[in-house]
Amino acid sequence: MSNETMKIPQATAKRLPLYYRFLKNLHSSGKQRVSSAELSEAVKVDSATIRRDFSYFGALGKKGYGYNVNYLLTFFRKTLDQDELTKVALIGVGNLGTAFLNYNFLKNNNTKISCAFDVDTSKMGTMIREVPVFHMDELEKVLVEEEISVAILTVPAPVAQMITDRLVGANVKGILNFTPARLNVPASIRVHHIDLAVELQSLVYFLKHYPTGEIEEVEEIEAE
Ligand SMILES: NC(=O)c1ccc[n+]([C@@H]2O[C@H](COP(=O)([O-])OP(=O)(O)OC[C@H]3O[C@@H](n4cnc5c(N)ncnc54)[C@H](O)[C@@H]3O)[C@@H](O)[C@H]2O)c1
Repeated sequence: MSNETMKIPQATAKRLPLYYRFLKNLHSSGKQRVSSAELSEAVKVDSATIRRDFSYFGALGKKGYGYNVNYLLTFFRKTLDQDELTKVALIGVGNLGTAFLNYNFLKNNNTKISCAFDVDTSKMGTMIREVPVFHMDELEKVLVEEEISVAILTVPAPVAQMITDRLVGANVKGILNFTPARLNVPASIRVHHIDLAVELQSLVYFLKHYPTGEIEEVEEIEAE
């Protein structure tokens, strides 16, 4: 990511892929401009938040004109490193891991799971949707050879830390952690923890406390 993007708030950064996907569709359908109201309707983010988000990256919509789709797309592509293919490793080819391998990430962005690892010898040497499955013994060798810096962790929680230490040792810089384990990593490593139970709880909480129509308020809370 560029230095420019580093400065934008995390809540804004999280919405960028959403905007990007929608703008790409608009562009393919030949549309050259879009209003914040149209965007708002499509991505389900209120238009005040969209205007604030866009102001962070210098995209200033003109009254009665809206935003230039081409300008925005070029900006997003650069910001999200869409021109560069990021190869990702997946560790743990079980229920969840297999589902991710079957999902074609490339369709929507430029990330691709290019190798998978497990300890189960029956999975060795197999291919799932053209992704080869290796034994964990080969982890460091393959990661270094393939220059992989991002990994998805879908292993049982008790082995998550031990595997994380190996990933860090093999130069992995970012980990998408689906296990319930809290991981200890050096400050230079980024871990994003996706806990479905917490997300579900949070959804139920917002439904109860912020009935629909108070989206702006919810956005503010998210941004904190
Ligand atoms: N399945 C879900 O819906 C779901 C949802 C949210 C979170 N999770 C979490 O994701 C993780 C995986 O869940 P799952 O349902 O796919 O489990 P699973 O048991 O189906 O798969 C785990 C895989 O990890 C492999 N494994 C075990 N030890 C390993 C090691 N040391 N090195 C490499 N691979 C190893 C196993 O052989 C197996 O293939 C768990 O931590 C779980 O809590 C799962």
